[in-house]
Amino acid sequence: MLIKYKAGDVAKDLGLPNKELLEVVTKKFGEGKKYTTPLTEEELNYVFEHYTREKQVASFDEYLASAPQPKPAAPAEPLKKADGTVVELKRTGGSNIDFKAPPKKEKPAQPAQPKREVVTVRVDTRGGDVNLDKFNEKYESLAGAPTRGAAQASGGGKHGKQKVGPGGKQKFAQRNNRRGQPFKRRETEAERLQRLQLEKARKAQLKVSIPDEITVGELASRLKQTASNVIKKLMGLGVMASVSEVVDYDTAALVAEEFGAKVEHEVHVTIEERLFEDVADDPGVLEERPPVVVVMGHVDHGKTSILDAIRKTRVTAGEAGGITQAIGAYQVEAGGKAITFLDTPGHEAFTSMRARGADLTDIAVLVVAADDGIMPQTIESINHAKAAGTTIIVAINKMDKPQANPEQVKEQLTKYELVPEEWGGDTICVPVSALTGQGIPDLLENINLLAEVKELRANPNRRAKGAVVEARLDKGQGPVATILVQNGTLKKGDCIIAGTAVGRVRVMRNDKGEPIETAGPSTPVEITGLTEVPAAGDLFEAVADERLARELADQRAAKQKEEQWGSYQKVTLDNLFSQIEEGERKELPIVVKADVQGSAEAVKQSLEKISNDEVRVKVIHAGVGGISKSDVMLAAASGAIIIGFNVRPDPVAKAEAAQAEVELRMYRVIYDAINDVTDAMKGMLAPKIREVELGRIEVRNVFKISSAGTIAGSYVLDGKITRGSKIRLVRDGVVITEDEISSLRRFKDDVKEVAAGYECGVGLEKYNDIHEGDIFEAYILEEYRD
Ligand SMILES: Nc1nc2c(ncn2[C@@H]2O[C@H](COP(=O)(O)OP(=O)(O)OP(=O)(O)O)[C@@H](O)[C@H]2O)c(=O)[nH]1
Repeated sequence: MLIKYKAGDVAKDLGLPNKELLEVVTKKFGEGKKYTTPLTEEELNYVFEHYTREKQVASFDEYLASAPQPKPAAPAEPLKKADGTVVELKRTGGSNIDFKAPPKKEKPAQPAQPKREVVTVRVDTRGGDVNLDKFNEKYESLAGAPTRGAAQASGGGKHGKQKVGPGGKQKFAQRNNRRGQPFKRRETEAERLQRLQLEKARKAQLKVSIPDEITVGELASRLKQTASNVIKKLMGLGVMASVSEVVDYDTAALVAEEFGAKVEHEVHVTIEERLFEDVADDPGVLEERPPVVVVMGHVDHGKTSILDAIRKTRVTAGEAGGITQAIGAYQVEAGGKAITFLDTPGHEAFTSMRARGADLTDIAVLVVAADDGIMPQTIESINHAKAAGTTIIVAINKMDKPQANPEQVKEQLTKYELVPEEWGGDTICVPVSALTGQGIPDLLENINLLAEVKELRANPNRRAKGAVVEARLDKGQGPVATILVQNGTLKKGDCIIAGTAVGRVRVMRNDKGEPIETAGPSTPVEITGLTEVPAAGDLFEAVADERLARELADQRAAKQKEEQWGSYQKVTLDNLFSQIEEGERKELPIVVKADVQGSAEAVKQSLEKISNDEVRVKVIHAGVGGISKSDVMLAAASGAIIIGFNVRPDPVAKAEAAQAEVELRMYRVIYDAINDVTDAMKGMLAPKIREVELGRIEVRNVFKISSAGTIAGSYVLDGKITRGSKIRLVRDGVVITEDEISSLRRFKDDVKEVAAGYECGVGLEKYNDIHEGDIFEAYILEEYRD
């Protein structure tokens, strides 16, 4: 953009009357110029040319001599342009050029002694773009002669002689070229400095730290290279990656080395890593530890009675504390060795702890009543223990009963891969009676034997770690937790972190309620001092840095919240294929529940057959009956899905499954179940139709009406029932039939829908054998896409 240089200003700067300048312009370019009008570039050029020629000097020496003496006080007057552009000339020890007094052609008596000058041209470009070269050229063509002369003079150490063209005339082109030089040279110097600095920085070997994974863009910026340079190098290494893609440390390090950088591996240390001692114990320092035992079995087979009978053995051994047992785990002595029992009978507690990451138990005592044999929960227990990799020892209970048939129990056990020792297997079976105490010492002895075989060891000389068995909030003491030390020794006053709870062990009591100072491996203790109540199954660890522990607890709490809200990748048939593809899944555990044993077995076998090279389908439990909370917990702890065949989940199980994000799939035809799993494994599952539950209705009366058939006098338990809904008739957790509604009435009126809390009469299209207590599940089918 050109500078607006008004005719009036030009005249003023050249020390000419406005009229004269306008005349010169008008003469050349015609009428129309006023002194307020800016001159065009052409006009300006002409004016400068005109006056330069007119005021040309033959010799610069003469000119300089004639120049007026500098006025030291007078500041250099900036050259102001109409648009605010400022051109300032600063000279040190040099003379100001007085435009108003143009040099006369008279010969000076004495040439002025030019001094070394430093010229700074400052151009304020706020007004817009300025063609600097052009402007300097024009400017210096008027004012630069003495400057240049002086510069040359100083350069030569003598009075420099201005090179002039033939006939004493200066050649504009030459002058202009040279004029540009001082300005350009200064620029070059600054640039050169910058360049040198850059080169120096480049030469000093670049050090980069690279994490395990880094994006190409980030790598480029750390290497002070452009992304395309880095991409090129990557291509050279045979890696095709875009700026946003991530490369691993090895690749990134190779690229960095190609650029001559020194590479350091950047390691991210998490709080956990800083806080926890994660060194494996030297086998030499390990000492034997008591086994940790859990008791499982079918309801009423005598789990609690056995635990009580075992506890009694220590009372007879004369120990203080009696039967009053203070905490959720206790130790007994048998044959001079301690055994730790978790006093949480049943596989539910066991599995829920396992779901939280606590693998506490070494041995599971499977209680089977000798008069009853293996029952559904016995099978569940076997499968829960197996899923956890816990060794099973069978206590055949109620041996005092006349109907006791231990041989039958043993035989049944073989069906579940538990072959008794006396039959050539490796499962220890001990006949006991919790009632009489018969066989209990034998059971304990066998537990000790098994523990010996398992070579259970721990290092008592390290900071304690273990898991929470149970915890509660006590009004007086605050959070109280029963914890089991698995390794190391816990001392009173130690700082521990358990899940999101932190604190120093204030009071520590053993299983008899006695205060103790230290607790070694496999010792259950009750502690106080935690900030909050931890959950059963939370892992705890004693730490050295309380502040860091609190930070970690905060971090965990935040993560917990995030997980609650975020979508947490659980296996479902819908995401199975993507998990297989990403290599996250090598096994698909399934829990099968069916209406009859035959179907459960059939479904199990058919499902296991569809294993392929990538994924093994493993049925971890196949049972009979409705889907219960226990099934859901097993599935949650094992990352399994549940397949129901002609059965339904009970409401608790359904709620639990939704919370634990366990997929429940219900089928009426084995073929459909097999097909879905096969398709899911191939990523071809086409989820097209799903059920939307409307409500549950309970049948309270059954009326046989000749005109309308069987009518179920019902009550809507939850949700609603609509005319168009489909009905699934469920009796004792088993699906009896699926049907549609033929009539829906309230009193005598046909209605479209009935809401929860109301009674209604429901007739079914095909099915008549409705019983009191039957549950109608009302639902509709909805098409959907993922
Ligand atoms: N005759 C006989 N009865 C026993 C024996 N062990 C337990 N019982 C009885 O069996 C019933 C159930 O015993 P529990 O110990 O409560 O059984 P459990 O397995 O803990 O039952 P849940 O806690 O309900 O799962 C009780 O009435 C006991 O008295 C035994 O060895 N002999």
